Amino acid sequence: MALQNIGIRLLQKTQNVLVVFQKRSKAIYTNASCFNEEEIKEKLQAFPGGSVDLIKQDSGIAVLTINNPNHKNAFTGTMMIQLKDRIDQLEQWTEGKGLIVQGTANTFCSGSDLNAVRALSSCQDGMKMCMFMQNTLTQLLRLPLISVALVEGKALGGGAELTTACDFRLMAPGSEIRFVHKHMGLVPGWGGGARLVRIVGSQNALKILSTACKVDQDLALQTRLADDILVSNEEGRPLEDALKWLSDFTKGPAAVIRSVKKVVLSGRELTSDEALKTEKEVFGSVWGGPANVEALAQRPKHK
Ligand SMILES: CC[C@@H](C(=O)O)C(=O)SCCNC(=O)CCNC(=O)[C@H](O)C(C)(C)COP(=O)(O)OP(=O)(O)OC[C@H]1O[C@@H](n2cnc3c(N)ncnc32)[C@H](O)[C@@H]1OP(=O)(O)O
Repeated sequence: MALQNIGIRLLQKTQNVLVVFQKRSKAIYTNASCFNEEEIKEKLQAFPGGSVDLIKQDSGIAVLTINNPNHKNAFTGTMMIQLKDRIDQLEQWTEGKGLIVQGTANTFCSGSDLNAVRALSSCQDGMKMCMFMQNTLTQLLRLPLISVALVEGKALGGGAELTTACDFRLMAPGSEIRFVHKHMGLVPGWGGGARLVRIVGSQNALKILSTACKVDQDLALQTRLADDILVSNEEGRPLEDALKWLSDFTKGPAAVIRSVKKVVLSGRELTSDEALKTEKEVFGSVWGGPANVEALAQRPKHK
């Protein structure tokens, strides 16, 4: 009987956390805010090319690759749709603990495909693409996985914005993050402006956006846009080093690592009272859980 009660309690708690968490990962724009996802997907389908590839490793760390090397990994319309589909997949990956976002051919991403940008030049179409990508990158940042943008080569425009939609940024030697929007008569549109302020503070964000400067490794460390600098550019080494870097944060049961991200996410995004209530729900979902019971069965000594 007792075991059955524990099972029921655990199920109820997990469902509570799921409800709380699903509310958080709700899209920014929905049909209610005159945003029709299917309609914009139809428009984006008209701009094919490249792919967004996903590999989920047994370690619980996935690698998402922006793959359009002939165009410096620029996002075509179909790649924007694939990005959303991959993030939906990751949202359902219950064994997931970490994610690395990278580009192919030693470069990160050069933003939107300029051919698509030119074709979507009406204010209405631009806003629809903007809302689609804001929803998608917000969903990426809110995944219950610890995410790292692995920047090799250039991350420009929307590519720079994509780096801000990860929890951490690692930069390979000689790489740069550059918000080129001003030079295009624009401001960030994929949510990168709002996220940049939260990462580097409003003074640094204003300097970076108003000058459209190249944020190299030194400036990225100084402004805390980058969390670490990798030592090698050798073929394959940046990804190897990034996986190792991230592994320090993802050691342990997936349920616990995912709960850590949920607690930090709520602290980062919610009001104090809401964050405390979410923390309570998440705490309840792991208290008495398998990892907790196992830890208590040993004589924990944290030297
Ligand atoms: C919200 C922001 C979002 C938006 O407004 O929708 C944007 O991101 S707008 C796009 C912002 N990005 C750019 O403006 C980058 C433009 N590209 C460059 O500055 C340079 O290409 C580079 C990325 C610095 C690389 O320069 P280089 O090494 O000299 O290579 P090439 O210039 O010859 O480029 C190789 C190849 O790739 C094509 N390319 C590069 N970037 C894009 C892009 N964003 N869209 C489409 N195609 C791109 C470039 O045209 C070359 O192709 P070919 O001409 O066929 O050889």
